[in-house]
Amino acid sequence: MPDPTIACLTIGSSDSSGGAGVQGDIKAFASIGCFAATVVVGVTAQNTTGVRARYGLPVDLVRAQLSAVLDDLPIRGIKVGTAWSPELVTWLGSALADLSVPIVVDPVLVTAAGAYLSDVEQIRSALVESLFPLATVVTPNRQEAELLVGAPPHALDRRELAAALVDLGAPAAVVTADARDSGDWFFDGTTHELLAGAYHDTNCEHGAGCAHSALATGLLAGGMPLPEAMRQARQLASDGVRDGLGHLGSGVHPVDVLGLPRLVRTPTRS
Ligand SMILES: Nc1ncnc2c1ncn2[C@@H]1O[C@H](COP(=O)(O)OP(=O)(O)O)[C@@H](O)[C@H]1O
Ligand SMILES: Cc1ncc(COP(=O)(O)O)c(N)n1
Repeated sequence: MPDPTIACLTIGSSDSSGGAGVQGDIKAFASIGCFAATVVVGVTAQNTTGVRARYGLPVDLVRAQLSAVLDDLPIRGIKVGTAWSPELVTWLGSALADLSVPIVVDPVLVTAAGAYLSDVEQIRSALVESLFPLATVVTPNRQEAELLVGAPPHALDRRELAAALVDLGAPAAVVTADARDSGDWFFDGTTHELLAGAYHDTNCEHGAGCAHSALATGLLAGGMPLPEAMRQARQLASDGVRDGLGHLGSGVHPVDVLGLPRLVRTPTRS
């Protein structure tokens, strides 16, 4: 009997505070019934207030993780998050080139708390040359999109940014919300669409971008068409911000896509 469980892979970094990075991706995959495999490319020491340290793992160790996963598990969708070094990105481009599964590239350069996770200048061209052509969709926020296309802050609107990302070789792009009620901007080379939705003023955006791209990966892996997958990923990520864990941490609090308070099985102190 075929196993209905959809296995997805995230290639990204550890967030010690658990809200974003591969830890956030595992929860996002689980929230839509996907099994999560992880290839860790780096480790961060971070919490809801910012990133204190980061360390990229050697390409050999990344290669060993990737082949261990792909040799054994029927991976049906891949998300690529933090990228760390041009060498790693270029190698990833060749390692993923022959796979025929959806690939979502979330070019994580800046965290929700505003910290830079990669050396942008070094990594920009490697991302564009090696990963953009393989992606089903790329999902930067406004600031990341500007850095990738080389536009000054707020010089282009998101329609123009999405079009510029597609011009750079991505088959489709979603530039995530950049202000209250602005929604996400979708472009697949043919159709522009504003993926509108509610804005939640909860300050629970830590991990929202990771959840969004992991959710999109899982939905695409299950066969959902791209525009619908991006609409639903936005809705679910946005619900995660609405339901975020505002009592955890003193900075930008974590999203919650699992509905953790509903899952409590242990006695709670009143
Ligand atoms: N305050 C918010 N209210 C509702 N949805 C949000 C909010 N902040 C982010 N989102 C949604 O979460 C997803 C991730 O967006 P964003 O936080 O911009 O990503 P990133 O972490 O890459 O900056 C997008 O679909 C976006 O629309
Ligand atoms: C290791 C790691 N990867 C990605 C992010 C982005 O997080 P967000 O989803 O808040 O943009 C992060 N803060 N840490």
